[in-house]
Amino acid sequence: MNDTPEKTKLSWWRRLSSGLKRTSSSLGTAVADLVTKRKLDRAMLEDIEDVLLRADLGTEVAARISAAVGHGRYDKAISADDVKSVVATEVETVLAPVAKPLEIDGAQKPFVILVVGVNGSGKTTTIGKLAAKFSGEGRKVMLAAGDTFRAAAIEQLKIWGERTKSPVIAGAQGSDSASLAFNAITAAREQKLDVLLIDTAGRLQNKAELMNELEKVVRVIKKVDASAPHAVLLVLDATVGQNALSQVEAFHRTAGVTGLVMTKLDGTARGGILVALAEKHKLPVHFIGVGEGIDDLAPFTALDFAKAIAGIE
Ligand SMILES: Nc1nc2c(ncn2[C@@H]2O[C@H](COP(=O)(O)OP(=O)(O)OP(=O)(O)O)[C@@H](O)[C@H]2O)c(=O)[nH]1
Repeated sequence: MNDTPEKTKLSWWRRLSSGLKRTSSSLGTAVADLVTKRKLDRAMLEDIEDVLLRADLGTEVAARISAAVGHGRYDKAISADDVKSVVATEVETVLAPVAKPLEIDGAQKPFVILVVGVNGSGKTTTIGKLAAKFSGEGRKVMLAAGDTFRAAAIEQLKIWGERTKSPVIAGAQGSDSASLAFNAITAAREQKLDVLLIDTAGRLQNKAELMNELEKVVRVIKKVDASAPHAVLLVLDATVGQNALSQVEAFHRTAGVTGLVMTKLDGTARGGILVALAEKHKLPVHFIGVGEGIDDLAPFTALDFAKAIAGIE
């Protein structure tokens, strides 16, 4: 029997809030410890700001939240719930403009999605999860194993192809990833497929040679279809903290990132990095990864994320 929309929403909420448990509970515990001891004063606000910085929310947002907490509350007793509710409101304000679903333009056949990011950020896994989602929506999906550096990455993508019943275009290890992308688009076009997801090798954002190679992949894709790639998704690992900010800058410069996916939010107490990113770069955030399983990719919504990070049930 199919789940009702309410049931589905509830299960996403549970997954999201349990995924962000490490962030929300370390934030919640620290706030609870602070507020039970004394009335609100400047020192307490500074302590609250430190807690927010430790969750990687970034200096601007942390300062704004602590100012909002202080507003009209000096010399009064304050509860942890008061603080959490201010955190949720302020975080939602920052996130609302960037929370945008990934729109697949059905007129593009295939709609080409290039997936980029540093090593181990979760690109291949995210592609697998996206393939499952898109095929579940009735779209015909193809995967391209553009991470030609690592044989294991090619194998991993093939496994996702089998799991999601999506054809996989792969070359030999070490083959040219730009020509693989070219072949994949041509094949997907011939077969009139809906979505082509192209994996790329992980690269550090400060390695010029590898970043140039990524630029070439984009150039070659445009030769087949000048409007492609239709989406360039940067996959960011939440556990890297502030380094995510420089990853966004470098990948955006090289590949023209159109949206973000943040993975491993289940494995960190610093999920606030997404808020710092939204504040600084204003790039759309489409999905968040909260586990390794095929269903562990949640569409990104500002209110749910804000409540989950603040630990509001
Ligand atoms: N906990 C958790 N683990 C994840 C998530 N997404 C990916 N992973 C794990 O992170 C590890 C790296 O993921 P990959 O998908 O191989 O990363 P990649 O970016 O393709 O790596 P390279 O091929 O080295 O560039 C794997 O063990 C994944 O199972 C997530 O949202 N949560």
